[in-house]
Parts: sequence; structure tokens; C-alpha cells
Amino acid sequence: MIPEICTKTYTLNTGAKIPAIGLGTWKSTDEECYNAVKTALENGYTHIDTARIYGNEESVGKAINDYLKESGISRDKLFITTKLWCSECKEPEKALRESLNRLNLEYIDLYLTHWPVAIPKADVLMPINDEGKRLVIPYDEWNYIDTYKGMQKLVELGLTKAIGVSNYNIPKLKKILNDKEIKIKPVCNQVEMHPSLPQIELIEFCKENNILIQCYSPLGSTGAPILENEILQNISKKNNISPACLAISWAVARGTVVLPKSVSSKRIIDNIKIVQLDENTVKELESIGIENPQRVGNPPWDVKINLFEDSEVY
Ligand SMILES: NC(=O)C1=CN([C@@H]2O[C@H](COP(=O)(O)OP(=O)(O)OC[C@H]3O[C@@H](n4cnc5c(N)ncnc54)[C@H](OP(=O)(O)O)[C@@H]3O)[C@@H](O)[C@H]2O)C=CC1
Ligand SMILES: O=C1Nc2ccccc2C1=O
Repeated sequence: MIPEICTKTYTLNTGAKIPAIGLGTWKSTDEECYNAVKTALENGYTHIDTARIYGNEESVGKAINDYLKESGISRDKLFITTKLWCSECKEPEKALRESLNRLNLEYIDLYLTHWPVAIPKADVLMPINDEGKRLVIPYDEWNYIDTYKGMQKLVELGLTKAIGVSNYNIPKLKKILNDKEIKIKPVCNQVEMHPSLPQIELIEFCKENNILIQCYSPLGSTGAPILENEILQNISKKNNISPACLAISWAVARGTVVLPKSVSSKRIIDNIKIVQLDENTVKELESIGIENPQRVGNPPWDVKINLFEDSEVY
């Protein structure tokens, strides 16, 4: 199989198009991030994923603006996402205006609420108490539903084209979808997803409700541990493609957006090239996580992302 540059897009429930592959930017230094975003845009990517908490919005924005200037391409050809951090949950407009300032952009295409967790505002983004425990705002005082409600006006203000959620399970999505005060449905749910965490029920639920899934940590996050999996390695050898190409192609074959992160030019260029997988291969890779689901992300709170329950404890 010969991998080719992926030009696939999906249509969001707003009618806007989103490219199937986006560059992830978590855990890259300013310089790495600038070079990664610039390389990506020069090599076929039109979709970049960042977040307030990554601390790199300025370098992401500089790379985007330099690229737009040098290429003559117009802003509307790119799809840019950033995320509302949990300690800014009560003032999303201020938070987004600050993100736009750092990005040096007039609008973004997608603003996500990063985690279904509310954190008190403090001089740091992740405040802890004297015993070292992360602080959260009690559920009854403020929760993810209040946060999402507040984000709706950002679309009306033209600061973002769309809003969505991240790290939501089915019960949390149901609460958002059933709330009478919520008029703007999330366009997507960005969650950890890879062959070791295929999240089949969540995919089904989101499909039924026209919410697009975006896969984060598609290679298993730092060090790409998913690529060591024996089944994945065997299938990639059989098809003469790299394990990373297989994992990324798998995500696209399942109808999800995928956000591989890399700061290596060669990998960035490789990661946007995919192959078409048949249904059997998709299922064979799903079997890895059906038998032994593994969550690789290590959030500083207990996220029951794939359980059929809502909970005041995250
Ligand atoms: N909404 C949320 O809560 C979250 C969102 N995200 C988003 O998703 C993105 C991707 O997830 P992330 O956790 O960063 O991890 P990924 O699964 O994308 O893996 C990144 C790791 O894989 C390596 N890698 C990249 N390409 C290849 C390749 N072709 N072959 C071998 N190794 C490779 C990278 O190294 P190198 O850079 O050296 O190439 C890095 O160590 C994030 O960057 C972020 O944008 C991530 C986590 C949570
Ligand atoms: O984007 C993120 N990557 C993470 C990895 C571990 C814990 C939290 C996060 C993020 O919010």
C-alpha cells in the first residue's frame, strides 16, 4: 500500500468542513511548536489543534500568520482549534479574547471546553491545596453544563465559528443535549482514542447525535507506545506501511478526526499520508482495545470517560 496525503474533510453539524487530520501541539516548546506548525502547513495540513493550557498559542499563531503571509493563502482555508481551560470556566469570552490575542487571529474555527471540570481561578492554571490536592469548584456551585452554556455566546459574537466539548462521556453529552437552555449543540467531542481505547459505544452515540469524534493521543501520547503493539505491527508489516500510518489511517477509516502530534519534520510529513483500510482490518485493530482497554492519558483527576454514569467526582 502506498500512503497518500489525506484531503478528507467531514461536515460539522454547523455545515462547516473540518479536515480529517490535524496537527497536535501538546508538549512542544515554543521553537519546536513554531517549526512544527510551519512545516505542517507547508506540507498539506490545514488543521491545527492547540489549547490555552499548552502555553504555545503565541508560537502556533506566529507560524500560522507567517505561513498565510508567505503563501498568500487566505485564513478561511485553515481550521484552527483552541480550548477553554477549566479555571476560566466562568469567563469564556475573556478567555477566548485572550487566546485570540496570543494567536493573533480574529477568530478561531472551533473552541472546546477542555475538560468537564471546573477549577477555581487562581494565579496558576492548576491550583493545589496545602496537601497537594488539585482544587475543583464543587459541582453544585458550577459545573461543565454552566461552562458550556456560557460558551454559546462566543459563536454569536463571531469569536469562534463553532463550539464543542472534550473528554465527555455519554451521560455528560446527554445532559448537554437535553438541556433546554442549550441551543447550540457541540459539533464534536475530542477524546482519547486509539486501537487500545476504541470507545465503540461513544462513537455510536456521537454518530446518532451528529457529534464528530476527534481522537487525541492517537499514537498513545508521548513516546507513541501504541506503535509497539504486536497486532498493529503485524498488520503494518503485511501492508508495508509504518505502524503510525496504520494507526492514523485506522482513525480516518472509522470516520473520526485524528490529531497526531510531532515535532519531527519527517514524521509531520509522514503523518498526513494515509492508506484506505478495509472493514476487517479496522475491526482487527479495534479488537486490541476491546479485549484490553488502556487509557494512556494521565489527567490530574479521575476521568470516567467511557462509563455510563455522570458523576460529581471527575
Ligand atoms: N483534549 C485533550 O484533553 C487532549 C488533547 N490532545 C491533543 O491531541 C494531540 C495528540 O496527542 P498526544 O498526546 O500529543 O500524542 P500522540 O498520540 O499524537 O503521540 C505523540 C508522540 O508520538 C511521537 N510520534 C509522532 N509521530 C510519530 C511517528 N510517525 N512515528 C513514531 N513516533 C511518532 C511523538 O514524538 P515526536 O514529537 O518526537 O515526533 C510524540 O512522542 C495533542 O498534541 C493535543 O493537540 C492530547 C491530549 C489531551
Ligand atoms: O491536552 C492535554 N493533554 C493532557 C495529558 C494529561 C492530562 C491532561 C492533558 C490535557 O489537557
